Amino acid sequence: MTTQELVAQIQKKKSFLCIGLDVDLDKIPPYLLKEEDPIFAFNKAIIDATHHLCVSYKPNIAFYEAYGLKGWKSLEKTINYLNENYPEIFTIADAKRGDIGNTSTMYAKAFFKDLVFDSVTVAPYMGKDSVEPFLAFKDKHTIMLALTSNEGAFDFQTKQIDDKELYKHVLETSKSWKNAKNLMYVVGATKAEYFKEIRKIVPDSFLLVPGVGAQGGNLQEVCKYGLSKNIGLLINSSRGIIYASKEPNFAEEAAKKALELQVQMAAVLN
Ligand SMILES: O=c1ccn([C@@H]2O[C@H](COP(=O)(O)O)[C@@H](O)[C@H]2O)c(=O)[nH]1
Repeated sequence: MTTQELVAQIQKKKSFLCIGLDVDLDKIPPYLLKEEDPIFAFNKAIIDATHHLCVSYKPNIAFYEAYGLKGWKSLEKTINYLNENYPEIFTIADAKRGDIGNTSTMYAKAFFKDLVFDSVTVAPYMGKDSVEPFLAFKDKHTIMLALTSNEGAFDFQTKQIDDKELYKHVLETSKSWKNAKNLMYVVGATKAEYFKEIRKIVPDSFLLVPGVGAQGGNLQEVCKYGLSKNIGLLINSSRGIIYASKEPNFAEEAAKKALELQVQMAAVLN
């Protein structure tokens, strides 16, 4: 999916919501556990109930890897279901990959070619030659960690190096990489006060913003400085939406939570 197509979807749905599909078998409605593939059954119900309220879904790969081969199968069924039934949805594999060049190419093939995702998250720590193999894929997006939502972000990312913080070096340096137009960045909603500085460096880039909901980030504060002329934000909520209820009506309850965020987004876009 191109960035223009993503922006068109945001305008059409009046939503820049990304729903996180972080499926934990201990948290889903117990009656689903007797299904042949409880993870896929859960995802399918959530997707069918919420797809009109969001523009993106983000399975975090850890929640699938944790269940071994069965988990990978559920992930494959989920991405195939999205691509076949809701091709307008922007899909994110939250995998936080990155390695030496030839290994990164294989990671990119895994998420862009085998599992046909629109984007994958990567860690910037190994630098240019670990990220450029992802950027080489046309109409695919590489979402690089810039300033993360967790407390540990202050251990390294905000440390002053020469004249500025490390996360600013990451943003600035990455702009010179080959096919940098395919880059987006992760910035945590819990770091809303940093968005003004971030927008000075990447005024037009899309930012994936996790941390609204369970982590306490505030949508309005993020929008205040984070919106760009092309909207430029994908706000993620995972637990805050998908675990709204453990009852058989869990998908409807999830849709209510998604609607609460979509209504706020529509107001911001107007
Ligand atoms: O800085 C980051 C980067 C990634 N995440 C991921 O986003 C979701 C957030 O889930 P919630 O349940 O809405 O808190 C999850 O997959 C994280 O691994 C992040 O939170 N912060």
